[in-house]
Amino acid sequence: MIRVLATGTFDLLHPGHLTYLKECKALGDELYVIVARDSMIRHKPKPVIPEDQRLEMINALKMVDKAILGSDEDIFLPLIEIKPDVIALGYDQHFNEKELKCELQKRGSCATVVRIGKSEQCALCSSAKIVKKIIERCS
Ligand SMILES: Cc1cc2nc3c(=O)[nH]c(=O)nc-3n(C[C@H](O)[C@H](O)[C@H](O)COP(=O)(O)O)c2cc1C
Ligand SMILES: Nc1ncnc2c1ncn2[C@@H]1O[C@H](COP(=O)(O)OP(=O)(O)OP(=O)(O)O)[C@@H](O)[C@H]1O
Repeated sequence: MIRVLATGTFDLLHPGHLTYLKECKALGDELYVIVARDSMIRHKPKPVIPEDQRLEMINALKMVDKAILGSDEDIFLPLIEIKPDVIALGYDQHFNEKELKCELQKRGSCATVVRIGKSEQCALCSSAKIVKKIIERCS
């Protein structure tokens, strides 16, 4: 049984998220997802949708076996329980694969780290672009 872990903010769901999660699921047998906490998102504007609501949407997707809210202190804490075999980074996630692998090994995890490519198949496949478009419409 290969357990794959996907991660992300998943604010304002769009088809790019679905492609990412489907490709993650195809890497193994079961897909776990860590949904980022509002308090941990410091590298971009805070999400529009509150964390519990973002979690509810991800848990409702058929390719997702289990989604949880991440830790609000240490991103490595949830991995102790999840014990993923594969960690699938999205195309724009700011982690370096080798550095992440090294940090995982320090903590006793042998998970493989892979990078999923970008899907170009929809016109508005970015939460930030959706927010920008709404602001333009309203101004
Ligand atoms: C292995 C791993 C574990 C993570 N664990 C957490 C966590 O426990 N809590 C959290 O808020 N974010 C966690 N994150 C980070 C977010 O889920 C997300 O990757 C981050 O916000 C940047 O991605 P995004 O800009 O695509 O949303 C983790 C990321 C990775 C790669
Ligand atoms: N078009 C896409 N193709 C493939 N993967 C995507 C696409 N859009 C998002 N993802 C992946 O989905 C995961 C969650 O994405 P995230 O929450 O950062 O949404 P986003 O739309 O990329 O946000 P933003 O536009 O604010 O950067 C990330 O791993 C990201 O790489």
